[in-house]
Amino acid sequence: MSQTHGIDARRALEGLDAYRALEAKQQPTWPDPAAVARASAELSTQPPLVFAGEADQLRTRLAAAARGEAFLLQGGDCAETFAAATADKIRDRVKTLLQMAVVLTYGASMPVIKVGRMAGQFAKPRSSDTETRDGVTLPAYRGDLVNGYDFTPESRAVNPERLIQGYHVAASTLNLIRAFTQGGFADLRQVHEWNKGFVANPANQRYESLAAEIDRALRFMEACGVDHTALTQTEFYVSHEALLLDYERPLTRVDSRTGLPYDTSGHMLWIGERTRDLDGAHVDFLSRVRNPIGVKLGPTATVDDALRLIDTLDPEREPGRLTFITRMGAGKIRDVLPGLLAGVRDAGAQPLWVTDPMHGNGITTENGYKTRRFDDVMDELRGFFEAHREVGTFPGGIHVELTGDDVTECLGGSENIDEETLATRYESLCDPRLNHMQSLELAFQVAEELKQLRH
Ligand SMILES: O=C[C@H](O)[C@H](O)COP(=O)(O)O
Ligand SMILES: C=C(OP(=O)(O)O)C(=O)O
Ligand SMILES: [Mn+2]
Repeated sequence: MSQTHGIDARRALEGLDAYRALEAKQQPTWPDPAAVARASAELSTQPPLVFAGEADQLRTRLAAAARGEAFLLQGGDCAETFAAATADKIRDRVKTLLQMAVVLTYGASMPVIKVGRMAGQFAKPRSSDTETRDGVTLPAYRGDLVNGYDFTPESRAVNPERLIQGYHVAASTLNLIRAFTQGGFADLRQVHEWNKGFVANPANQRYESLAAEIDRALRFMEACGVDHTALTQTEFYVSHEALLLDYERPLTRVDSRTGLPYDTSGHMLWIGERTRDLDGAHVDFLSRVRNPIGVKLGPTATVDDALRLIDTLDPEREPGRLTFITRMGAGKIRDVLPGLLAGVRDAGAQPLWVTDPMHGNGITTENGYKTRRFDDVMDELRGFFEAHREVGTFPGGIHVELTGDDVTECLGGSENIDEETLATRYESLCDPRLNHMQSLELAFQVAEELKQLRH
């Protein structure tokens, strides 16, 4: 067998198209297959968005997290849109993630691996194929990579040209992210100044002492004369759900260094809760690319499911290759997660365990908004830390839907957003995101949990 670094090279190269014979859930019904083939062919001539070596580097970072020596912060929109790929909005999302990362780094006393749900998070699985409003039924919005959000037949019609447009929007988003994180915007001292602004708000007074500790630590670092680059530049990776195979396949390229296929649409790709069937197209396709892979696990996932996913996606059990992103719901995590953690550990595997405290906690208000309660999100987060403490495994990271904007999509937080307020700035086209303040608040609370891990 031609076993090379984590995946079987021959199986990978020869079988990259094997997924086409398998069931692929949640794909659009493209009315004109020839137009999709044209779009895919064009995508396959475009330059890769990321370099395979960067994906390898991320895998080594995630391996450290799987061993309990680093912590993953993964976050961004539920559904990125082409229209919102503006300088200001990208900057504010990066800024929010950087601000969270500083607080988490201090809390964990460990490197925090920063991964955006950015530069490709354009395709959405949906509960229903259609949406009905006032007696009119149209195809459901499946993300900007597929169709438009406006509720008209023209906009909701699926359009393969969007695959190409999505590639270009991803490229310009990633370009700006690289500029911000390498060009001085991410200066740790500046990021901390922004956090001081957050704690200066009387609503966030309880986080003042932690911010003051960070302040002292930074001044200490500076006084010691730490390397300038460590303060001013930071690694930042991008990820998205690898849902639309007509986008992922043409962006998959054979790396000239290793001879292995990498999906160059992002550094890390994950498989959603709705498409993780073992004999389905998504699992097969991603088993053949060398990127770090995530899989969402909902409350019905069994130890057997997890072990079979490990056997397929990470047969060599290579730390950093596979991340399980659990999204159980606050009411279920304490019952379900410990058994899963113990079963996987007892089988000798060491995936990275991350919590997504958002997707198991969705509710719909009487006035019709999809939302989540900040308290439920925090409750699931605490349940995640408790479950790991109970089993003796490492709670390796968080995966959150957030924005840098001042939106009103999730209930609660220190601003106490209530049901009426949701209507004032509800901008998400899919799931509700934590706003800037709620995201920072979450980071401060998780930092407190991480501090306790050290004792
Ligand atoms: O992001 C997740 C899913 O796309 C989303 O929760 C599905 O939502 P729906 O039930 O509105 O289709
Ligand atoms: C669709 C998503 O999540 P899940 O697959 O966990 O439902 C998502 O992350 O937006
Ligand atoms: Mn979502």
